[in-house]
Amino acid sequence: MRTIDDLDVAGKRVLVRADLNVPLQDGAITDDGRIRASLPTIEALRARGAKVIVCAHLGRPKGEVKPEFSLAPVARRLGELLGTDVAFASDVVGDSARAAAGGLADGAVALLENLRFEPGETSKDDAERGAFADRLAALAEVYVGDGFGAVHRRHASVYDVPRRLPHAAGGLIAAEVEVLRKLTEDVARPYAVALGGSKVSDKLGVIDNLLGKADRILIGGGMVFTFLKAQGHEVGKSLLEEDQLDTVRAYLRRAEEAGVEFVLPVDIVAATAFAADADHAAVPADAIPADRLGLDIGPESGKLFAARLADARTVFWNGPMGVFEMEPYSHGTRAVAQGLIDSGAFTVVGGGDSAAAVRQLGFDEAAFSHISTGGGASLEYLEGKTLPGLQALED
Ligand SMILES: Nc1ncnc2c1ncn2[C@@H]1O[C@H](COP(=O)(O)OP(=O)(O)OP(=O)(O)O)[C@@H](O)[C@H]1O
Ligand SMILES: O=C(O)[C@H](O)COP(=O)(O)O
Repeated sequence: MRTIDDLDVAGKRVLVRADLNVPLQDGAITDDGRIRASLPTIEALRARGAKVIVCAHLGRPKGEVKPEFSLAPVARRLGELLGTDVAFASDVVGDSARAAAGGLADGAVALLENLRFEPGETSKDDAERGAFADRLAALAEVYVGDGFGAVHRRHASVYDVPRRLPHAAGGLIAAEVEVLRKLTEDVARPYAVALGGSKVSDKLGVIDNLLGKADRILIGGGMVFTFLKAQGHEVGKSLLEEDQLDTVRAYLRRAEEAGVEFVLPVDIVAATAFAADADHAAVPADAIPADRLGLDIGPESGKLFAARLADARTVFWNGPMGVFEMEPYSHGTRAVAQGLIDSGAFTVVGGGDSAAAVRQLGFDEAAFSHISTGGGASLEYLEGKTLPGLQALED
């Protein structure tokens, strides 16, 4: 992959695809890790006299303009961190974007509005995506792919725009790939993978491939309940992917045949509502009351998970074990984070919310071998898949 050092950027309009998909609460950014991770590439381009046009997505607004998914707060934070004004375009490829891009001085920075306000960005139709990519590419002369967390998406800004402009990988993508490559080549065993989070359907799929690679797979977060249900237990009002039950049963069978250990929670913190002040209690994993929903793995499970990580020599962890944003449901995530640290293994934490959890719960980032900005992206990379965003940069 070409890096930005291979590009001539002085005085040119450079479109940087970043991953600025940060957690927000009531319009305020609760963790700016992904913005910080994007700074080195933006700063390097500015220092070389580029006119930097940053583009990114926030959440999943599904092709509609939804003000709660505006990148405006991100533009403000980016400006603070860069110590310069960031011109914020109120659209993606319209008049405002063209004016912002066209008005940049050398070394100045603009941020476009949420790419996913445009249906073309995520469209599965090549022509619709291509037409949007044409308009996005027209804003710039050069493209830099640096949104590692989104490289697994065949989206216009990730996959189609680099095919239309001279392009290179930014420093973040280059650094992420270098670390993750180690996990696909020579893994020290036992190799444990801990999975959680809420993007259950995205992440159940990766287990297929992990069964041939990992020695142990620990399951927490929202995906637990599809496993518990597949084992015949009731899960109350918890997150559930009914249509994945057969898939999960097949995973459990294959794991047994292949000698891969699935570690499932033995207890669950079940609450009456998705709220910090809801009535909640730890219950056995096979006895979740019908009117409750599971929001964390329970204390016994925290101990079990830490014990199954203790002798691992490599650990990859993606997805919080519970709704860590609310204190009563943060303990499972804390236990697993501590388990990674205590294991002394080569530890990689991947994902926007997973990395945010580590920081919010007060852990020292340096205690982990690598904190990746990509969750789904790093999992798919570890599967050995060709990721659209990396493929486009290599071509
Ligand atoms: N039992 C649960 N029920 C509902 N939500 C849960 C549960 N456990 C964890 N979560 C939520 O999962 C979210 C994070 O999931 P997600 O899959 O997005 O992880 P991630 O680390 O950000 O990975 P990616 O980068 O792929 O998005 C958190 O906001 C957390 O509250
Ligand atoms: O949060 C992430 O993992 C990335 O920003 C990609 O977001 P997506 O899962 O909504 O495509």
